[in-house]
Amino acid sequence: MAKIRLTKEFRFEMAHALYNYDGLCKNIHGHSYILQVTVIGEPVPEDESPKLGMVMDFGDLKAIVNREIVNDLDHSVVVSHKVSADLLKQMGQMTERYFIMDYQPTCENMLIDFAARLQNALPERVALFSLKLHETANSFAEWYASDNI
Ligand SMILES: Nc1nc2c(c(=O)[nH]1)N=C([C@H](O)[C@H](O)COP(=O)(O)OP(=O)(O)OP(=O)(O)O)CN2
Ligand SMILES: [Zn+2]
Repeated sequence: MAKIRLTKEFRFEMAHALYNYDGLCKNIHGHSYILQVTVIGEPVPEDESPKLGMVMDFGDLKAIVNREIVNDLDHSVVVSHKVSADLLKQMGQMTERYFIMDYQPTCENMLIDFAARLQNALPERVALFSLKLHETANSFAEWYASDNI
């Protein structure tokens, strides 16, 4: 049967700072991120299934991506574990929504993290095909399963 790619788009507001970066982005600043998630699979063929003709219910995909990524990161502050203890202390005082990652929170590293989270969470009958993360209107990164076998 034919394989079909299915894409859903998500938006979230997130602040970050790039540790030791040689430009303005070393300061805490925010982005309106746009994340496109594409899965691939075969449409359900069983007549009696409520999901007949669907690779995956868009609603189920939305629930998984929100649970694994968006609900946590939306309106949060994300920094690398390498930032100073002083900054971490200040963040703890200033916001209850912050995450200390074991990586520099660039578009590239966030996609690697997102891909792992989603690959673990998607049902077996579909595969993660690609991710696209817009950090600004004119800057984005992409992850493709085919590049990472
Ligand atoms: N390869 C990467 N480069 C940069 C990243 C990144 O995640 N990966 N991130 C940043 C900053 O966090 C921020 O996103 C600034 O990006 P940039 O596109 O340079 O934004 P500008 O508004 O300055 O760009 P304009 O082209 O002037 O709109 C930096 N680099
Ligand atoms: Zn940035």
